[in-house]
Amino acid sequence: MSLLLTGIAELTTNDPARGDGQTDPGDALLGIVRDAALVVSDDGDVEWVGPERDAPDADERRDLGGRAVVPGFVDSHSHLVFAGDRSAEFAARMTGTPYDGGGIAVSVAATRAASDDELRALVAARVAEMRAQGTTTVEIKSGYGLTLDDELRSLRIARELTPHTTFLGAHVVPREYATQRAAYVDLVTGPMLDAVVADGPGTLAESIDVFCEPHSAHAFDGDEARTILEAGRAAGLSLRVHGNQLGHGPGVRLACELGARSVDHCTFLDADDVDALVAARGTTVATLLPGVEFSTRSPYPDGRALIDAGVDVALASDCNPGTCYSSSIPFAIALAVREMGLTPAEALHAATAVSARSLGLDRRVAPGQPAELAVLDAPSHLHLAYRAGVPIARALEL
Ligand SMILES: N=CN[C@@H](CCC(=O)O)C(=O)O
Ligand SMILES: [Zn+2]
Repeated sequence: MSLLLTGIAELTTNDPARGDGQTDPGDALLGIVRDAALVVSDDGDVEWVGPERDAPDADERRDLGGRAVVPGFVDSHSHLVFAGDRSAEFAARMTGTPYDGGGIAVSVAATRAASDDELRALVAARVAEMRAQGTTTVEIKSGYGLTLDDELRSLRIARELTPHTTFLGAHVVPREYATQRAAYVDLVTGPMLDAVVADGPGTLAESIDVFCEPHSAHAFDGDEARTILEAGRAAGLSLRVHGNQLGHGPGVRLACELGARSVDHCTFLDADDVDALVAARGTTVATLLPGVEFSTRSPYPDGRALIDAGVDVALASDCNPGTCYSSSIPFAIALAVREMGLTPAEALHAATAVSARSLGLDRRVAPGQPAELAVLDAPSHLHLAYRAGVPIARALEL
């Protein structure tokens, strides 16, 4: 049964060629159609998009009552496979204790202790929480197991909920390897990676990630990160990097040099990092995670300067128990607008079209594309940042 959606006050298509007015630069970027309609085929693909006055017939009709429809958010950076929480660590940070990655060990212990069913239920609840806020695609990392069996278990559970899974055995060096860092890198690049790709690259994980951070004793320096990423690439995985989160470091330049799909955080950047990101445009996306700066009392990176320089900028939640236990893309959009200088249109584009590109996806609303959409209890996408903290976005259930 095909479905005609009408009563769409404003439809963001992410397709500049489809926009109606294109007088405003934001309209052009988002390909906005006002007073729009959409036809969705019975297999869930967009069949037709355009002004409601031109809409064809369909088997069923649903009136959205003057709401805005936007592409479903693509949360391209999350760590949903964990047990327990670290609210006390958050409270301590708010009174001045800096974040250094040491608390990850607390989540590793809780995650290892959880049963498969407990962990599965926790992850499913977090994905549902995201969907209820408009996220229709999510990337999920392992990284709170840090043994071969626990990393595989994390990836299997994540894989039940999304095809976009990332092997993050190189999240931190676990406590039992604290005096044998090289042995842990060997474990990640040897037996763990072999097991992750045993049934072919992309079966259990499509990407490999590393927390490249010389400012944390727990994370990996540039040489270690290079070894891990090169091994992952040789095994057929695409690359993602946690880079330049706690201070200046080699993560961003390494990600650009190795052709990573994404380098995430980018909190501390120098001119060389920005040059590397500009040169890597079209290959490596800079994913900003403003919820992390919010939850760690860190300075926000200058997103405006990155976009003006020509960098591909994505936005994601980084939902995790340590640096940002928020699953809300609207919250990330509001912070990006208020604190990083993005326009509302750029922030929405970053959290849909650009984050999708970092996962190898196309998030345009166009015939032939999956109808992955979010509906807003508001007439315009501007309300995502304007009505910060108000739950106006949800995934459109067909
Ligand atoms: N920095 C590394 N990983 C996560 C935080 C993990 C944690 O503290 O539990 C991040 O993206 O910020
Ligand atoms: Zn992260």
